[in-house]
Formats: sequence, structure tokens, C-alpha cells
Amino acid sequence: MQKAQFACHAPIIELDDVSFAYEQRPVISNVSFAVQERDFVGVIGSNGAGKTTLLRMIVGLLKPTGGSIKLFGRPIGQFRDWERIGYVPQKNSFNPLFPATVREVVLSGLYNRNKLFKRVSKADAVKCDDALHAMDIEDLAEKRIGQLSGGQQQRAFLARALINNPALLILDEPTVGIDTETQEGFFHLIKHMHQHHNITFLMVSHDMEMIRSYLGQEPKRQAGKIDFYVKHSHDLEDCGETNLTHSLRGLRQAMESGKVGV
Ligand SMILES: Nc1ncnc2c1ncn2[C@@H]1O[C@H](COP(=O)(O)OP(=O)(O)OP(=O)(O)O)[C@@H](O)[C@H]1O
Repeated sequence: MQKAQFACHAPIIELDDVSFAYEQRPVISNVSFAVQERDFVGVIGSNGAGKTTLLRMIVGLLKPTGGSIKLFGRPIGQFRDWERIGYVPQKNSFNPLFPATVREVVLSGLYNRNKLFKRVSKADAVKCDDALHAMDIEDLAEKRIGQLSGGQQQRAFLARALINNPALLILDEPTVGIDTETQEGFFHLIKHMHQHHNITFLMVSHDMEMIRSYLGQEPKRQAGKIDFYVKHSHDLEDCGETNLTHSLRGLRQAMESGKVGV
């Protein structure tokens, strides 16, 4: 069967002249950038350059003070398909005393802003089990999130972001505070998801080696500036799976067969 020719290259995020200020204090000025379907974008910048602020605008938690943002071709104000976006915020934005179990944290990824206290259906429970299984943390499901190690917490948050089979994954420094070996495993997993599933990545990282080795570019950190490094979808051989639907299980199988690991 012939593939739709431009299926891989639809615009996913479009920033047009975006600016942001916290109470008159400008943090981001006139950023324009486009992310296409299945791109892998590394966001680099010095501390305080505004990377987290930028991601928070893209996931609709902050409103730009200037310019416009489109998601999946729609102005962000009209965008409603939030379940297409998985977001893993910076680790230090999480309060470890929060009294939730890993299962509850993962399930919370299913509830959009208007349905925080939705009842858990059978189908939701299955999705949750699949996500826990894919990240190999079923045995941690009933533990309090705050009792987990940094690496285990990251898997739980990734499972939360994956539970809706997202088309776009936004990760804010996902490996901070994690040992080198676990970081490498985590990165293998992300690479696997990028190469074999139709997922677009936007990832803030201080991991210059990752940018160098995977995106094939030499990153330069410039004071107060945000830079984007991209591996375009057309660098990959094909469009991959259309989504993760049958692949949370596939992902786990690949991990079990030793191709990827965390
Ligand atoms: N809620 C807030 N109110 C006021 N100022 C803020 C707020 N959040 C962040 N800032 C400021 O905005 C600037 C950008 O912060 P942001 O967290 O976006 O930077 P960052 O590039 O992600 O930094 P880091 O690499 O340290 O995580 C910083 O100077 C920060 O102090």
C-alpha cells in the first residue's frame, strides 16, 4: 500500500514571534519556530533562558504576551485535543510529599483539565496497566510516588505521558538527577519511540552529548538564549507506526528482547 506522501510532515507546533514576560519582566522575546510531525527537537539554553516557560506556553499553561502558537495546525486558543500531547514537567516541579500512588499518577494523565475527578472506567484501567507494563513498573503501581527513586519516578511520569498514546511528547529535562546508566537507558527508550513510533519529540536537555550523538549537531549554549536542534522526520526511513496503540505492548516486547531499556 502506498503511503500518503506528506503524512510525516504535518506541522505539529508553530511559534510565530512569541514573547513572554512575568509581570513586565521579559523572559522570551520574538521566538519563531516550527516543529513538524516526527521531528525530534532538542531545546538548549542557559539557566533562566526561558525553556520551561516556553514549554508551559506550548502546553497551554501560560499565555504568550506576544505572538501566536498553533498546535496541530490550530490556533492554541481553539485547540482541544490535549490528549494528543504528553508532557513530562521538570522533576523539581513535583512535590514528593503528594499523597498519590504511582497508579493514580499514571491515571491522572487520562483526565483533561475539565475532568479531573472522572471515574476510572475498565478501558482506562487497561490503558494504565499497559503504560505501567511498558515502563516496567507494574510492581510499583501501589507505592506512593514520593517513595520512588529518581529513575523510577521518571518512568512513572513517562508512563503518565504515554497513557493517551500521544502524537507529541514534551519533556523538560527528563534525566536530571538520574545516574548515567539510567540516563542512557532512558535515552535509548526515547530514541526507540522516535524511530519506531510516529511520535514527535520536543525535549529540553542539558545533555550536549545526546544532541551531538543523536541530532548530529554541535550545540552552543548562548547566555540568555534558547536554541533549537532538530532531527527532521525526513532523516528517518519511513513514517513508522501511525501511533502507539498496539505499541505500548510492542515497546515492552522490544525492551524485553534487549533492544531498548531504562
Ligand atoms: N512564576 C514565575 N514568576 C516570575 N518569574 C519566573 C517565574 N517562573 C520563572 N521565572 C523566571 O523566568 C526566567 C525563565 O525561567 P525558566 O524556568 O523558564 O528558565 P529555564 O530556561 O527553564 O531555566 P533552567 O535551565 O534553570 O531550568 C527565570 O529568570 C525565572 O526566574
